[in-house]
Amino acid sequence: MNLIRIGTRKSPLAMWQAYAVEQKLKKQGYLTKVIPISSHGDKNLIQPLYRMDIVGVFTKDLDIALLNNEVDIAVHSLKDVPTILPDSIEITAFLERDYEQDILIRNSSSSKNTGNFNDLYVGCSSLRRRAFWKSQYPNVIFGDIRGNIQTRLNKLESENFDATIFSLAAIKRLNIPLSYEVLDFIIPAPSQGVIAVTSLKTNTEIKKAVNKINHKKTQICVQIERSFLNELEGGCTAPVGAIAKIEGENVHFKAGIVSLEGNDKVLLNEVFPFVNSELHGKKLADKAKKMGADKIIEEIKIK
Ligand SMILES: NCc1[nH]cc(CCC(=O)O)c1CC(=O)O
Repeated sequence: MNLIRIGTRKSPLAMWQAYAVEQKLKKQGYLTKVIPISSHGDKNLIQPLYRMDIVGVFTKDLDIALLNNEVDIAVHSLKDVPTILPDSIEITAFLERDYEQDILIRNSSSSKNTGNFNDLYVGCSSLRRRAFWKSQYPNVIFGDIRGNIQTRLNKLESENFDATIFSLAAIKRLNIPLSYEVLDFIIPAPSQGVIAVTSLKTNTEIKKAVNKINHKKTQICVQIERSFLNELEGGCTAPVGAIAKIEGENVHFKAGIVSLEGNDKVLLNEVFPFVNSELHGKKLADKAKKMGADKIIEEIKIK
């Protein structure tokens, strides 16, 4: 193979992730080139995420670039990749997860810049983060905040929010020197903190090369999280958190489904052997459904 063409979105975070993949491929001896591709997701800053057609908003343009043979692989934040991919595309590698947590960044000019989580005005458009927060601290007020990380940091100040919520992975990758508080009461999005590489199913040469940078344990964890999500949501975007971690011979799995207002919540905390655990997601979802997750999701679909 002469050259691996790496497609990416243009945001600083996406570029960082593409370079991370490039570094790993170079270490394996491959020649590489990063090719930034424009995306619809960036151009539509006004509509909150959850009102757009959620399937593939962030991945569509890179899918097209793969299908057009403009690039050989595409790099994504896995949490932005729908659980069901276009027929001809597959995930070829998962990089090792670095940080999965959600964090709070405060506005230093706000009078409420320490302590209490209860009566803050928080800039956040994620249904999952909102619902988990409301279930713990119901007096919070949320406002929409969209755009890439830098845009959201600017809006934190200009729109007088007390705080905003980010993925810790994003802050670490961009090396943003801000103090933060880890929000342990918010269960991370399935696949949060994981970078994934996609390619065409038919491109066996590329698949063989890219498989060399796959992190198997991360792959197993996200397969569990994503099959859990896929079983539960069935085409609707519900507040679902799920995180699997391998400890010794076992997988520790934590998940939560919360109603939009935070008043209904189903939590799962499971430990099971790591061998053959990839297929556990469906079983875990069935258990969550029996515990009331199906009712929460039905209510969200009606709204
Ligand atoms: N929602 C957008 C998005 N998609 C991926 C990341 C960061 C990387 C990751 O969390 O995997 C972010 C930023 C954020 O959630 O704050």
